[in-house]
This record gives sequence, C-alpha cells and structure tokens, in this order.
Amino acid sequence: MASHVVYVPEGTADQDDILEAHNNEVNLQLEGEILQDQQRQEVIRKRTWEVYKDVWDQFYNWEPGACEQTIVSLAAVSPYEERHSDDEYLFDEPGHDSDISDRMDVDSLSYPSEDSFTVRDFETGRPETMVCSTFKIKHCDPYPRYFACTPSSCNILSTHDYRICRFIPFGGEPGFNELEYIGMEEFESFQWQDHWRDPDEYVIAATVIKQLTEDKNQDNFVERITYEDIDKYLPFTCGEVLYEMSQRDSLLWPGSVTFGEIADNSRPQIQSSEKSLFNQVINNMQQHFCPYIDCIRPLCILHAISPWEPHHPQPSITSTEIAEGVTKPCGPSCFKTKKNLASIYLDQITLSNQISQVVHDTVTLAPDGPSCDLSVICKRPCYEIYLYRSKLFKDDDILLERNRLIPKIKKPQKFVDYNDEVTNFTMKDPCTHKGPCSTTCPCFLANMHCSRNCFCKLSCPLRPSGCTCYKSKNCKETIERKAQCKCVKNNWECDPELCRLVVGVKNKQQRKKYDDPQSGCIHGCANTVLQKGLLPATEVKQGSFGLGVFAMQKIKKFNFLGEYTAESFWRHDVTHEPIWSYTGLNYNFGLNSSQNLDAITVGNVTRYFNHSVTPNVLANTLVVNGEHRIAFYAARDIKKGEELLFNYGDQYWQQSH
Ligand SMILES: C[S@@+](CC[C@H](N)C(=O)[O-])C[C@H]1O[C@@H](n2cnc3c(N)ncnc32)[C@H](O)[C@@H]1O
Repeated sequence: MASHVVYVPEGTADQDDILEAHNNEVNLQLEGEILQDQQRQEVIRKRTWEVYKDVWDQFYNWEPGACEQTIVSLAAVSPYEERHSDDEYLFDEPGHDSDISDRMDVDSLSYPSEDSFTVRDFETGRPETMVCSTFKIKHCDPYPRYFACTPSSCNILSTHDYRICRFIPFGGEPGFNELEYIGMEEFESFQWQDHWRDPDEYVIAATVIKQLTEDKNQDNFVERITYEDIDKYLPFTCGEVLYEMSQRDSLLWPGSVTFGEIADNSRPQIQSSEKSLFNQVINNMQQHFCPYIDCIRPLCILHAISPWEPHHPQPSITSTEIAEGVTKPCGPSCFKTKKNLASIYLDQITLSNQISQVVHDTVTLAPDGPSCDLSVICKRPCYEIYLYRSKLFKDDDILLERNRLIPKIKKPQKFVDYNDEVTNFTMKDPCTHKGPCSTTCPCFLANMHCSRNCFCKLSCPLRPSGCTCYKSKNCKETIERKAQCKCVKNNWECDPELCRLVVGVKNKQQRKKYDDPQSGCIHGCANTVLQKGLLPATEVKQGSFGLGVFAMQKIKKFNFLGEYTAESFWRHDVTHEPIWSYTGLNYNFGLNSSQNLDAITVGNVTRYFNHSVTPNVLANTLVVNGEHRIAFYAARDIKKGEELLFNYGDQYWQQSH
C-alpha cells in the first residue's frame, strides 16, 4: 500500500487532530483491505473444497463400474465354453474321471504352434497371433540381487529426502545388517509408512487443479485461484502433483487431464505480441523443457530452473554478413543468384497472410539462421526469406547494438568454475536477466562465468573467451595441439559458439576428411566429446573384480570412453556405507565441493570400470556449459578384448574399506 505523507506546519494548534484523523483514515483503509482479503480467502477455501469433494465423488462413482468393465474385457474366451457350462465342471461327480486334457488341449486350440501365442487387442477386440523366435543362449550368471541399475545417459538429481528410508536394500538377506543400515544412515522415517499416496489421488488432484485454475464461476473479486491458494487449503501441493504426473502414465477417465494440460497452467504465460498459433505452440513447448542447451529434458530436475521465460533471440549478424557466409547458392531461387535483389521489393512478393506469418515466425525465432536453411523450413523461396529478414532486422540497427558499450568489469575476477577451483564450486542457475551482464549479474556475484545457457550475447564480458585453435586444420594436429588449447588447459569443453575451431575448416569436403567420429573429432574439434557423446563399443562381463568393462574394438589413445553418470547428491557425506561393507562395492565419485555422484542405483557402463594402479583409462572433470561432468578417456592405445581400468585414487579405498 502506498504511504501518505501529511505536511503539517509547525506550531499549528490542530496539529494533533489532523494527524489523528489521518491515522484513523489509514487504519480504516487497512482494516478494509484485511477484511476484503479474509473474505476472498474464505471464498477460495470454500471453492477449493467444493471442487475437491465434487471431483472425488465423480471419480469414485465412475471407478467401480469402469474397473469391472476392464476386468470383463480382459477375460479370454475359453474354447470350451460352448461345450461345457461352468455348472457342468462345478458339479462333476466326485470320482468321475473328467479328463483334464479334454479341457486344456492348449496345443491344438489356442496355440497354433510352439513359437507363437494369441493376444487380444485391447482396443479393437481382435485376436492377433504373435510369433516368437527362440534363441539358445549359453549359461549366464544373473546380476546379484539389487544390482540391476537404472540406465541413464545423464546425471539425475536425487530428489529424495535423505532422512527418509525409501527401501531397505538386501532386506531379510542373511549377512546384511538392516539395523546397522538404518542406524548409520540416520533415517527418521520409512517412506512406505509416511509418504505413500494412492496413485488415484494424483489423478483426482490433477483434475481439481485444472478445474480450479480455469474456474470461470469465481466471484468477481477472486481474480484467479492460484497454485499457492490450492496448496494452502487442500491436502496436497501442486508441485508434487505436477512432478508425479510427469513421472508416470496417469489413468485416463472421463474427467481426466493430461500432464501437458496442468503443466501449461503452471508456467507463466508469455505476454507476446506474437499471437500466431505457431509461436504460441513453440512458447508453450519451450517452457516444459530444461533451458540448459545440453539437456533440454522435459521438467528437468537436475537443473531445476522453474519457472523460466523462453528466450527471444535477437539478431547478431547483419544480412550482409549472412550473404558473405554463403559461397554456393542453394538452388535457382537462392538469394545469391538474384543479382538485382535490392530492386525486388518485398511488397511485390505475394504472400498469403498465413504464409507471411510462418515466414515472420521462423525468421524471428532464428534471426541468425541462414536463409537457405530457413527457406526449407518455411517452404518458401530463399530470396523471400533473405529479403524479409533484411527488412525486419536492419543492418544498421544490428551494428549499433553490437557496438553498444558493454559495462566494463573493473574488479579482476577470479572465476571458480575452472577445474582447479572445484573445491569452491557451487552449482548455480544461469542468469536470466534482460542484461547486459555486469557487476550486478548473478553470475558475476557468484564468481562464475556466464554460459551459453544464460542466453546472453557472445560479447558478454562474463562469458569466457573461447579458444582460437581454428588455425589447426586437421584432426591429428588438433589432438596433438590439445595441450596448447586454452579450453583444454582450463578443463573446459570447447563451446561451439565461442571456440572457432568447430568452424575452422570451412570446406565441407575437407571437414569430412578430418572427421573421426570414434575420437569425437568432428569438424576438427576433439574437445567436445561430452557434448557429442560418441562412444566406442564395449561390453560388461565378469572381470577381474566382479563385473568389468571390456573393449570390443581397438581404441586409440585419448579417445573418449564415456561419461560417469549417476544420481547426483548435494551433500558431500552420502555414505551408503553398510551397503559398501556388505557388497564390497562402492560407486561413489566426488564431482566438486557441492555435488557427489553415486551410481549405486543409476548409471551406465562406466560404473563397472574396475581399479588399477596401471590404468588404461583416465578420468577428467570438465566444465561443460557451466556445469561439471566427468569424462573418461583412453590413457593409451587399447586392444580389442582388454578390460578398461582406471585408478580410483588412495582416497577411494580409505573411504570405502
Ligand atoms: C565402481 S565398482 C566397479 C564395478 C564392480 N566390479 C561391479 O561388479 O559392479 C567399484 C568396486 O569394484 C571392486 N573393485 C574394482 N576394482 C578393484 C580392484 N582392483 N581390487 C579389488 N576390488 C576392486 C570394489 O569392490 C569396488 O568398490
């Protein structure tokens, strides 16, 4: 509420009266506002419970009948139904030799051959015969119990509360001390006692959220029921429901909502002048994906930036520069072939409204995109795209913006996101302010570089300057020069935007010659392997110390072998110690000062690399796009069939044994 300043001349006799009257007025206004808020809250409280009760009733009216129907529809039709009624079987006389093979002639009736079986299509009701192939395999030992791990191509943030025991590994197994496990981990409760929720409850809650946030029948002064309102009055939180819905296929019922529908409501709707459907769809979709460029998973919880506004890119190169970059016309309608392009005015080109909207949307979404490529997306001639782009983004404006003075950062900055600073590293969200980045930027205040995920400009003073290894024209030379590369020295993976190496070899034919997918050396850059994720063939089998990883092909020195992906914990003191001492296996890996990786339940083949003091594998923690990731490389040339081994370090053995 705005405060009022009342000017009362000194020495006025009525000074006290005026002040008192003013205070009364302010108090009255305050009381009015409080009352109005209380009334609003009361309306919301009643409304939320009304809808909750209503949806609950509707769901439980529908459920018994629906379940019954499902069960009936799943029942297989017995081939004997025509010959015998249930009663006939039930009332077989005792001692009567009812030949069971009569009723269960499986081979001749339901199974046309040994290697096939019949399934009934749930939707069409038609039976279908599935043929299965039989493979004879050699004897293989199963994984020990509890050691099947969830495969993952990236780190996953552990969201569970470490004070809650989710399950007891090896529970009931002789030799495993459950009490020690529970005692050492200091759990405060068991998940199955405290936090179990019937999955139907989530379906009901999601429907309630949708109905309430879209409620058209609200009292006028209750503008819109928000997630905060719902959290306050109903026995669930919207965040929890949203998360659960994103993790499972929820039940479809007549009142049901899809995850997409409630997720749409959870994000701020972007106020955009771009009202076209194309733009709206892109905006809505964008908000569900992680803004980290190397991640872009839906509702990512590792990076957990929520909510975030989609990035609206600005042009950074002039149309003249775009033209200079195209050496070969893309076809007869390429702008490069049009000599007198300047005299073709856009207005003379006939575009229907719908098409011009598509061209507009595409050009604004990818302002620096080559016209030749955008023309394929828009299905319009290339010169039209080029002309439209030149008209929309004037070269002079782009140059002006480019030369705009960016605030100088005076304080010498010691960034903590380099590898040798890992002990000080704390993960942070990318800055998302409108910019430009200066001493008030959250990245600067956290002593960290801006990354590509921040969406700031390439000229941002907080972005690291990339390497300039582009002069190195071939793969071999590049790998040899790795030690000289500024990014490599600082344990940064090259940023394709900042490091010129990737575009160093311009000629496509030449690039192909230097590509070596196995070394991750595409277009000459050998320092983007984690981002590219190219792996040699390996297999997991019984090794020298339990399961191990073996090369299935020759691997060259320095080739990328994989990323150590696992569950990521914020606490440094994740122990799982009773499990280590029972199984003798420990998958714990310190990533930096604030994060620990533990591949005990989530990981990939790299979790099976065994230890050796004469390793053929090297591990390196790299900064990729503002976050730490662990990469494995071949320490030397590796022969086909060799086991991959790396040195865990002394600390590992002190910690685990
Ligand atoms: C990251 S796991 C490696 C995969 C493990 N062999 C498996 O079967 O899952 C690390 C564990 O493997 C075992 N291990 C690996 N290298 C070893 C070595 N050189 N000597 C003894 N045990 C080793 C230890 O039990 C260690 O805690």
